[in-house]
Amino acid sequence: MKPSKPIVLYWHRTDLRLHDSPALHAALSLNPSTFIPVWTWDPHYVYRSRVGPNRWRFLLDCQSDLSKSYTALNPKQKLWVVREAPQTVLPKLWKQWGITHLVFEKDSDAYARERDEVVVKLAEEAGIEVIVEMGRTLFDSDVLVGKNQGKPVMSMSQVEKAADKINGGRPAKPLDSPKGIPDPWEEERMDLSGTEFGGVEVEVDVNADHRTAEDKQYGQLMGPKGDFGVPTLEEIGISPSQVEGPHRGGESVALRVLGNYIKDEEYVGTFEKPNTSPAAFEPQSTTLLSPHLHFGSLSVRKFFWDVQDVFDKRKKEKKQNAPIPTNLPGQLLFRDMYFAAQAAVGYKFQQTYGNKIVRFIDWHLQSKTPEELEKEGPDARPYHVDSPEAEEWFQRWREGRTGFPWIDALMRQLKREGWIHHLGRHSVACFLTRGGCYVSWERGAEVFEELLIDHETACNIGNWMWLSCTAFYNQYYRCYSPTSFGKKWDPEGKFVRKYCPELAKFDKKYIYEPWKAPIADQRKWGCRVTGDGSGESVTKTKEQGEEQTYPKPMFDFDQRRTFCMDAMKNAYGIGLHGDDRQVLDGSWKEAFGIDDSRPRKKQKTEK
Ligand SMILES: Cc1cc2nc3c(=O)[nH]c(=O)nc-3n(C[C@H](O)[C@H](O)[C@H](O)COP(=O)(O)OP(=O)(O)OC[C@H]3O[C@@H](n4cnc5c(N)ncnc54)[C@H](O)[C@@H]3O)c2cc1C
Repeated sequence: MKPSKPIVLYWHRTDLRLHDSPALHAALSLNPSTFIPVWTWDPHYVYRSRVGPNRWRFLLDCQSDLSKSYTALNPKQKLWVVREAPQTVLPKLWKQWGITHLVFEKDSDAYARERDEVVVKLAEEAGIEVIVEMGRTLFDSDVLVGKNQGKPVMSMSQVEKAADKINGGRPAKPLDSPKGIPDPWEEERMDLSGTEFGGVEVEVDVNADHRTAEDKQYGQLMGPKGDFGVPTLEEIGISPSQVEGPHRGGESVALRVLGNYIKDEEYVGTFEKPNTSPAAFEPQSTTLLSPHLHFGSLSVRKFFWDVQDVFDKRKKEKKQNAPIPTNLPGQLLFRDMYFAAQAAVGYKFQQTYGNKIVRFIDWHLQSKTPEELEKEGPDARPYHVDSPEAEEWFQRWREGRTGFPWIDALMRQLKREGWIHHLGRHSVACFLTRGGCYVSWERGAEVFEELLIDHETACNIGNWMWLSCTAFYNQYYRCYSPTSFGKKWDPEGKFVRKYCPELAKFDKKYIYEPWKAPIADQRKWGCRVTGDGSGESVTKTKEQGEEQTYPKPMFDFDQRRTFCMDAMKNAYGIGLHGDDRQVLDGSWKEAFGIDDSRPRKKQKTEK
């Protein structure tokens, strides 16, 4: 017999918040007798998405904060975390708990779409009503694509035009947080200890390098204490000492940070992205709300409307507001643009191979094809090392030891803290790809996926394509200098001194080009510019005692810039895209004059 009132399973995924959640609002509007908000600890994200320690902690912060907010509204409530893949665990949950309705926020990421299709089918077969509401972006990405003639949304003017056809370009207004939450089942019925639990088979763990202790995530369905608690870092096998970043997650943090910005009407009204400094730290020059948007601890509509209210107020006061797209609403629209590009392309959005929107460039360290990966198995390196030199440059880039202090400081900030300013991302992405190393953007995107606390597939991939001039943007002749760009923002080199402390005492004349400093000065400032940064960074000398070292630049930038621009020009002339036959069957090499029997020409660039 059907219960007279709904018994609702609310599935949290991209929405770790109570405020302005259309899906949560829909769930509570059903007036349920029993309400169970769950998080399924999905092995796909745990083992197959690259996640570094800082992002793990941010996620756990968000979960703990949400759980506390539930308990504050109803002492019997919390976030109920179950450790198994949603495709297998949800059917167990709805059977055990007699669920009538499953409600969740729409997720247009490629894996999420596939997963949700499976779950919805299973739910419908079990006679469960499924309600899906969008709330992750300002506008529904699929609707934006529809308004763009079904094509990927690839520019700001396209996203603006498409959004204009939805509500005149205005997203829906945010909804209030709930004032109360219904009860879950009583303790006995919530208990899953009698429920079959098969554990999880780990075929490949891309995050194994971060785990310093035993991985205990999938010991029991209800967690190690049997209380559905939010996992701890230790449970994931990560030592808390590995988490170095200062940025903390959670809805309460997000709302406080947003609230403080909104109080500063001048900042909000005049914010123009190109005028914000990539070298600013403590505080940074932009909002740093991106990880909150990623985990849904902040509603993007609330962000938009709080800013819009400030704009409206300033307008009445006859104050000038910054223009779109460089202003804050414009930043949020860029986010929608990338989501809507990804929504139209699907899985292939994340790669060059088979992707119709991405230009094919003869980068070094190209990804292997799906067939090659299939043949080589899950532990294979995902890319070809066609040039040991390019591989070395890539490793030096990711470890922040290129010998260019601006690049190294940014990469070290990324590794330590999980966030860098947008123009800092521009610098390092350009340097790795078309403005230095000529390495595939896919390698850089993988490093960002691992290290960013705000990693969002749509935005990360989209921006890497933009910076590498393979989609969204094509002015490859505009290149970031790893020396003068940083100098322009921070002539004293404070940012470099913070993240490359071995250079702290260098005169500002040499802070961006320390290799040019006379040896006697290097000695005086306690750091010799030598080697490739791979060994000990402190050496002992007879005369000076302890002396630090900083690497020599890994190439002559001017030479590399010329090489890259010529190569980009050539690739643009050849004009292949990811879905062209030559890319799919490997014959692109002929078009580029690359002969596999001979190694690619080595550049004489080492200083
Ligand atoms: C190579 C590269 C990779 C990137 N990867 C990501 C990523 O994985 N996740 C991510 O959220 N952003 C990514 N960005 C975009 C951008 O750098 C960050 O969103 C921004 O720096 C976050 O800081 P903030 O919150 O202070 O931004 P603010 O300047 O305060 O902007 C407010 C919000 O607007 C959105 N936004 C701003 N710029 C962009 C943009 N260019 N693209 C998409 N959204 C934007 C973000 O959600 C941000 O929180 C990437 C940029 C580059 C160049």
